[in-house]
Amino acid sequence: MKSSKATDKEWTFLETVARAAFANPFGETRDDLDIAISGAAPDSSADEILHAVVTRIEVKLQSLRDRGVADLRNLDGHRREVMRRVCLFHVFHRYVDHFDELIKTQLKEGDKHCRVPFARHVLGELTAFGIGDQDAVRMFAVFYQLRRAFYFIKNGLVGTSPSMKTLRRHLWDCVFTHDIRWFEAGLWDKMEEFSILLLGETGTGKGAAAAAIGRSGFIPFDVARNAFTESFTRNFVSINLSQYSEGVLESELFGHKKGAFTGAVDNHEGLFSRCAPHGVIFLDEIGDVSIPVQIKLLQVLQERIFFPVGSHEARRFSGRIVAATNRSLDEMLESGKFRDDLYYRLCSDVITLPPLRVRLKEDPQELDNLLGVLLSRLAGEMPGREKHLVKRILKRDLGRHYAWPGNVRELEQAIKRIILTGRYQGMKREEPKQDAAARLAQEIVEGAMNAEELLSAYCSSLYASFGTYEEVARRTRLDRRTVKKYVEMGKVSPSLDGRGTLFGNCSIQTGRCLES
Ligand SMILES: Nc1ncnc2c1ncn2[C@@H]1O[C@H](COP(=O)(O)OP(=O)(O)OP(=O)(O)O)[C@@H](O)[C@H]1O
Repeated sequence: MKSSKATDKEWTFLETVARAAFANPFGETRDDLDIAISGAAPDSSADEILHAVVTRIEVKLQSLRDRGVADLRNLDGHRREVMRRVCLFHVFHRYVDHFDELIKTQLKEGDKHCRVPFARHVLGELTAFGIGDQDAVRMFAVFYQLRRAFYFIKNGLVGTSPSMKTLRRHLWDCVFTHDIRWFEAGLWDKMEEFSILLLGETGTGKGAAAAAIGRSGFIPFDVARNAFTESFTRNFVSINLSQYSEGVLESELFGHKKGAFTGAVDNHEGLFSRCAPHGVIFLDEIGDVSIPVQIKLLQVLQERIFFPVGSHEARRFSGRIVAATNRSLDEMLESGKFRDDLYYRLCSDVITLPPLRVRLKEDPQELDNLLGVLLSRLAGEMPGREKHLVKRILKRDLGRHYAWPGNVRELEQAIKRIILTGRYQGMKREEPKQDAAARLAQEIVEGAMNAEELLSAYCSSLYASFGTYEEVARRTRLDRRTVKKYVEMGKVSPSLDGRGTLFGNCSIQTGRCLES
């Protein structure tokens, strides 16, 4: 066997691979690194690029192994770490399909433990590169975590718009941190300390985002049982806090002791006791809970303990909390309905999910993409014909500027209604004036309006409140004809008119008549 050191050129290549190994797969850095490693043309498909990346690394590693220079036991310092990452990347990609199969099997089996027949092969390959036994077992668990995160973020939150790409990148960072070195240095076992707050309108996918984080937690691998210690299906539990009265809610969250209240005929385990050690509890509609429950949640977040109703025995909670609300937390904080201290404990990161209308504006392809995914979720793989039919009906019945107030959930229902009735007229409910104003403010924050739309929305809002073009002209210092033009435009404005007429028909909102 010929033995020689890796050349500088080879080390440069290995360094690039090491950087790609744990880079956020939804980020542009990873895309650039993949292009650099593969040597593929930038317009190649993602699959072609990945295939070229994996093949090139395999060939390079084989050559290094043949020369006896890929063994970690013969390296130290930075070069050892670089080679370690390259080996991990290589072995991970050899078993990606196996991990995907395992995820699908586990989804079918639910909470049951699944055996992992390929585990010993992976562990064998890692240790052959000189990775220690314990490190290999931990990295095997990290591989599974990486693949679950990729699977659930990619499939749960589809969309080609820039804001969806940002969202997926952001969710990945919630699982692995923005720099994997933090994660590797020990946070892999401590992500429970990072609670996440999800904001966004109803139906934008807060639940889907929470599930993606929840199903992507670290789960140790048990070599003796040849299985992971927990099914990821058990690692995510959710509760809609607005569905319960205060008393029942406490019992649901923290459990109760037999005899704690009339009707407590047995001990009851609450959600916090049932959550797996690395699991995630999703507290949906956190903006709806009473102050006493907020105080108890604060205690769980601060001290990691809680008390079942009627018990003085403290119980520990070691999972992670993800919370969501579609209310304006700013307003609730200001009015004292939501405690500042709980807010600051909840928001290691705050993620706002983009409304569907913003996504469609950013990228009209988004609708096509979503329709394809939602239709196949509903009815399995379908030929493109059905998708085009649904799209045609949506365009015919709603025009191109419908605002989708119920977001993706509404789109799901629209598809079902079209399948049943052949049409969908949109949601016709009127929006209270303050909600309309909040929506306008939201659109400004999102940067979703151009200057003309903004003027049109402002003029329409004033017109809805004051009833005459003259008054609007006086307030805006525009001339009457310009005001009229903007108000007329507001009646068909994409961002504001989609729910029917938010500002465009003052008679509904103010009781006054429209001028002609
Ligand atoms: N980007 C997306 N890609 C695919 N499906 C999505 C996406 N966003 C949302 N959905 C689907 O839309 C439906 C509604 O999403 P979800 O329940 O997560 O919304 P939400 O923001 O939690 O709503 P609410 O505030 O009313 O609880 C779900 O079936 C979800 O899977």
